[in-house]
Amino acid sequence: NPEDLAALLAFKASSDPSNSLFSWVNSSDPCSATWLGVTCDPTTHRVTGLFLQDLNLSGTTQPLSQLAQLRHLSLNRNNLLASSSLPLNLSTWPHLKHLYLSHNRFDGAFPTGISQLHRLRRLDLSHNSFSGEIPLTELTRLPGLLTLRLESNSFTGDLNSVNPSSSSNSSSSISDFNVSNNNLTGEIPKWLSQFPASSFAGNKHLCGKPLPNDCSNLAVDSTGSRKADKKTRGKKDPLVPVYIGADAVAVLGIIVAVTCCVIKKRNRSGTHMVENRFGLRRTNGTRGKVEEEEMVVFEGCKGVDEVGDLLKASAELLGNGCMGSTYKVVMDGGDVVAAKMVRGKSKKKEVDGWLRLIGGLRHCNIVSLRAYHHSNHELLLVYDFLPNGSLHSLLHGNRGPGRTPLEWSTRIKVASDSAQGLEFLHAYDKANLCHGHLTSSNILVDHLGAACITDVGLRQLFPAATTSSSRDDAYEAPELLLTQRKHFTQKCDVYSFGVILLEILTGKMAAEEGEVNLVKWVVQRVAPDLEECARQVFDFELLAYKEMEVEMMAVLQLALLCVAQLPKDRPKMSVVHRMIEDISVKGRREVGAKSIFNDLSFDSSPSPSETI
Ligand SMILES: Nc1ncnc2c1ncn2[C@@H]1O[C@H](COP(=O)(O)OP(=O)(O)OP(=O)(O)O)[C@@H](O)[C@H]1O
Repeated sequence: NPEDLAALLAFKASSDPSNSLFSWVNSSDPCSATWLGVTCDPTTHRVTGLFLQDLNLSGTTQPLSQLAQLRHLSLNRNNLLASSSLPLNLSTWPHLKHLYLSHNRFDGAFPTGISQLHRLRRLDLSHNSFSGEIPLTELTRLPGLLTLRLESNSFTGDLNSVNPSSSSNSSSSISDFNVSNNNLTGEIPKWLSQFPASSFAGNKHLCGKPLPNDCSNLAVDSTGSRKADKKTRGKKDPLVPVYIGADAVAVLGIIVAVTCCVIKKRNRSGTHMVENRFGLRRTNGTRGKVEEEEMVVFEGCKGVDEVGDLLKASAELLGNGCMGSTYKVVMDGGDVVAAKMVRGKSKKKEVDGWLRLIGGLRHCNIVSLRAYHHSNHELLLVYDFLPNGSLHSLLHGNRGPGRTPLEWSTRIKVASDSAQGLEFLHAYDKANLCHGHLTSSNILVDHLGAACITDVGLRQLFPAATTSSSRDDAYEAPELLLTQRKHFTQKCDVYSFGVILLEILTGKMAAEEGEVNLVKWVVQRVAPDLEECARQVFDFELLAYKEMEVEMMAVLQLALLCVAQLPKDRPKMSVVHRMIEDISVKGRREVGAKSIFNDLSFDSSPSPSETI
């Protein structure tokens, strides 16, 4: 279609300083599959999808407004901005289903025309500089909206402007909601309180459930609705990031403040008022209410037996995961821990039994659980803090210019270390343990450069607490996706590990928003001839390591074994670990990839307890 062609070329001309879109050339057809990130309707030959994440694109999206048939637009992690004179107008894409604009430089008011996108299912405007009010009334009227991510902007106003039950279409279709780190004010309405606290954190003047601060400081205005104190409304607090962490730690601290080292049970003191060094006051309940609480500290725990010190400690939000939020907490004595607040409930007995088992795991490739605190409402887990980031950030962080490529030797070491940790876990005490939620963000690197797996066993313990996303699904073995009640097995971990190996080899995420998942992406490309096609899937950062291609080929073959559809066809973790070790040793001796595999015996038979 000439209009689509012109629009794409105009966008490339104005927005592609790094020539990332070099495959977009006037002489070819955008629907010919050679154009990076472009998909078309096979019948109409109109452009229906643009997947252009992480390409250092800049300028405005104005030329793309001509793509009238667009259904998926993904421009995450670029440098795009709104035109200085006009706010972004979405009505030019009336068929849009997925719009991902996160991590760009968009500012100004919320995009106009949102009410016309009746098919919109996923909207992600997070990590920009949008300001003004969020048009919640319009958004809740979109019948199929599932995702609304607006975090880390500068939105203002309160969330009470809409009552979904009175709007024509209830907002109940939204299952993924996040407005954290904005300047929102007032009380969180009841219909939004089902979302976790992390969806609202970092709005200093927002209050009410699920946040820990109640709304008693709100003034009642003449209309009877409660508004935040006018003096403090709308002002951006420079300490917001500190407050977020300190706030959460204060709350955690309240829970644990009356506990001490080994095991102390039943705190019947009711309300605790605590003031931390930022002057925040928090309460955890009404006087007289009895909470059942327990603190358990495991061997080797440093600093946390003085739990009251958590109140004074500085804390920093590291991130929000599918089970809760994780903070880096620097204790007064200098000890640093990672504190993870898990939302959701599970039977206390079960939690205790399980966490005591997990807390006993000590291996150089498993992040140690050092302590936990369990109350009626929350579970707080204290882990060693690992300072060198996650495999996810090493592989996918800062893919733009200025990135330091991740060497092959580092990648194979991470693979080997984490395989070793997983092998240990699977064999531990004949308990048939499995990880249950192995992802590249759950592989962390310690101060010595060793890779360690974290979050062991949490998914099994809190299946209801996890918010499933396409990213998580991409790591899940096919047998898990078939059922609601998940039965995690060690062979499920092997599948997830295979996905991680593919991430290491390709440099691609397990699931890029709006794209086919990584396993399918690789399989489709290498299916015609593995050896011939393998090079097409390797991360371009690895193309410099010609002499290591043999190793990479062998790791690719191993990854494909791990992601076999049937659990019985996947190797055991002990075998996977041995294969990786052998590959890196034999690969260096320049043995052909095929013969590496022929050399290795592998027993894929399931362990007795694995029935799938
Ligand atoms: N022990 C730790 N030491 C250092 N950083 C950590 C530690 N645990 C978690 N992190 C980091 O904190 C951030 C949030 O972690 P969290 O486990 O809450 O979510 P996630 O790993 O991103 O997602 P998921 O919930 O799917 O595991 C991540 O960037 C992770 O790398």
